[in-house]
Amino acid sequence: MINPDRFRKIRNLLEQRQPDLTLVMDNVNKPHNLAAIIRSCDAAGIGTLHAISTTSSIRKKQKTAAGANRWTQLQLHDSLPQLLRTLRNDGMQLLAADYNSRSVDFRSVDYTQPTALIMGAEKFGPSDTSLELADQCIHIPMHGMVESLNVSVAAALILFEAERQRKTAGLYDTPSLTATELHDKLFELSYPAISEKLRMLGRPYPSLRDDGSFEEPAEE
Ligand SMILES: C[S@@+](CC[C@H](N)C(=O)[O-])C[C@H]1O[C@@H](n2cnc3c(N)ncnc32)[C@H](O)[C@@H]1O
Repeated sequence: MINPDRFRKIRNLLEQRQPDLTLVMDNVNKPHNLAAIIRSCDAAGIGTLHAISTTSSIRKKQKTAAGANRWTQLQLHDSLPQLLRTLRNDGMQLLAADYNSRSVDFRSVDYTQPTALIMGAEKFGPSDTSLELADQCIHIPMHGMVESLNVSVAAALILFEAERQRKTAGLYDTPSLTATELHDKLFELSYPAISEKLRMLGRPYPSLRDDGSFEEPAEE
């Protein structure tokens, strides 16, 4: 059985997850950037983020990053337009982080709205598709000689502006996941091997007690 303190910690993190806040990595490919962005997403309360790649070598690195983190799920996609349209159909505003003539200061945006933040590749920035489909481009003001920040630094700055606004609005105070989503995710994170076995057998997860224990499902 899971340690009850750890169980409560996992439950606490899930109660604060923000399912209507996510991030899209548009061909971000350096392993340390992928890892740092996933870590910042976790810290800001993002449970699921997305990555898109146009080459198999980028895909490989994103796949490795996806397997390395247990708390935040990195979903890999083949089609950027399809992903962005799905996120928009889910009601999200699409914000592309990019320094261009029509982008606005990132602090002027309302992140309490359902939001998907698009981050561009280290070398080339966001793709044309991202820039075309985004509702708005946002930038972090720069006052020095260099033209851009490291992508993981830029992501963290924007995510924590979103976190600040959401915290002020009380969005971390009550769970946004449904009771079923919360229970199932809690079971999966507390008991990864058992949940995988039950999933393969097509069986539901048993109810969890307050200390993290559960009634062993009967053998079929
Ligand atoms: C190293 S930058 C890319 C620089 C690239 N040469 C370009 O032309 O965009 C990687 C990504 O970090 C984000 N980024 C970096 N600095 C930023 C800033 N000041 N404002 C907004 N986003 C920024 C953007 O998403 C950018 O695509």
